[in-house]
Amino acid sequence: MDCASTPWERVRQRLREEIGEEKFTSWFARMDLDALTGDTIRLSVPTRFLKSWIQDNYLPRIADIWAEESGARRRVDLSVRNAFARPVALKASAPREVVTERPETRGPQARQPDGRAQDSRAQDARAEARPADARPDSARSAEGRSEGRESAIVGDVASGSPLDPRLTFESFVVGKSNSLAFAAARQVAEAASGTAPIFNPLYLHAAVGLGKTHLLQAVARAGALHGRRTTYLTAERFMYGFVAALKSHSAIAFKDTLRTIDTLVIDDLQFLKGNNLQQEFCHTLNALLDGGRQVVVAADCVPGDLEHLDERVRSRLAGGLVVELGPLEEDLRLEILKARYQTLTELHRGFTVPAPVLEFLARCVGQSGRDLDGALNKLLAFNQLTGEPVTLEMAENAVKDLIRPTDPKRVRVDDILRVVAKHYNVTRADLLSQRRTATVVKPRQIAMYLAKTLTLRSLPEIGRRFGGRDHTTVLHAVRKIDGLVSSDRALAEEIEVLKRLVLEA
Ligand SMILES: Nc1ncnc2c1ncn2[C@@H]1O[C@H](COP(=O)(O)OP(=O)(O)OP(=O)(O)O)[C@@H](O)[C@H]1O
Repeated sequence: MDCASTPWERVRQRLREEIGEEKFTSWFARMDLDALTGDTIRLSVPTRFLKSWIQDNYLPRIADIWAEESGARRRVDLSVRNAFARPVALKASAPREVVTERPETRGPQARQPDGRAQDSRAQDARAEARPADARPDSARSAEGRSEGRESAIVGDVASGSPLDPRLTFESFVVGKSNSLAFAAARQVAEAASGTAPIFNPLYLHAAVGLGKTHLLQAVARAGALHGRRTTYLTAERFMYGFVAALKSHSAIAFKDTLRTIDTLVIDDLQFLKGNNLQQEFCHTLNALLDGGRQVVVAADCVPGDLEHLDERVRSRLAGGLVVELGPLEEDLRLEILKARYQTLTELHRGFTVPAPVLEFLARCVGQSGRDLDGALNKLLAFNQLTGEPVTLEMAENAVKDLIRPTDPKRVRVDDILRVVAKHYNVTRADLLSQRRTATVVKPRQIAMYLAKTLTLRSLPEIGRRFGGRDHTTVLHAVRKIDGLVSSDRALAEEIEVLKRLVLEA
């Protein structure tokens, strides 16, 4: 099979090598190449937060690498996917626009004596279970009521981030790797309003594209349908909401609104940054948990690894039920593909994908649900644009940029310890010991770095496997080697050799 890489893949690969797997996954894994038009490369990311960070830090670098890899310099245009769904109200810099854009239609019964939009909360919770642009007129006009900046911002935050109507429990395919997360999410969403939560907070974590957002949005939707006042917020939207509320002196109303809902669902918590915002999140979390309200959180790591969060928040998050969604196994990938294919055929009559092609995709395409979606979309595009029927040969060609170069090998910490010990002529016991001589410290730090970059293990887990060390020691080692790799070419090459040896072990 031809697996020659495209310029875009090479750009991604070089970025990955330059900044390391972990940073790459956090910042670039969800950046897609949408189009190449004239002299422009059009890229997109799912959130404004990612966009502004990449724009500030990496756009010129991406343009440079593209020029080197493709031989042609192009302008890079980065946009936010699904930007349509984001209400203007949460633009922190433009709260006034909200007021002027909204018609004056609010009825007197909708306001409480304290000036807050109490009556509209249940309605907001129900309405937020629909995508923003699919809401009925009544909900849209409720959104459109002008009552000053304060309640506009508060109301928008209460109605949460938009939900994708496709992300439901019914469309979530359950397998070994995600069954516990699914069962816990369902239990939380379907608990009757007012009953004491059992798993609180429920904390889901997984690598990119393994279904966290899908489950969280399903919780938000089903919770609202079961009469729970539920708000789904990305961490990014929580931050914008709070900053906007501070700017318009409505922070108290903002906090009150969040603290009176039944279920707060926060996605992508790893992106919550900033001391004030962190403290605000901490207070909201405590208030909700102490008040017996349900909190559901998703992030890309265990609570202990959310280094920017206060220790107390991490320990409160860890104190409920923490569940990992594991990598999608091949059977599960096939079931997801079948379900997606079924949906596509309802929309595109005549689009036929033979079973062996679905099996090929399940076996060879990347590990995340997003790769599976991308593969089927590519087949559809090829089929619709060229009229060529989908065959194994056509599929191999159409999705070659999504094929995993090799089957991912599950790297074991033991293999890393053995390879590193042999390479540096020390013993495995030395690596696990408390000895602090330079001949042992550096190999140990390199081994920790490899454990973090080549396995899915968390920092605390790695610490335990390295003689019961604290996760901060591992973090220090990972950062140190990460820093050295970017400045010390010889070390970078040595680490590449070690990686190969570990992968071949
Ligand atoms: N078990 C599953 N059943 C059905 N679809 C799934 C499943 N797991 C993932 N997907 C699909 O894969 C895509 C990516 O999933 P999702 O956005 O939930 O990932 P995520 O874990 O939140 O990733 P990220 O960390 O990048 O936000 C979505 O289209 C989702 O519907």
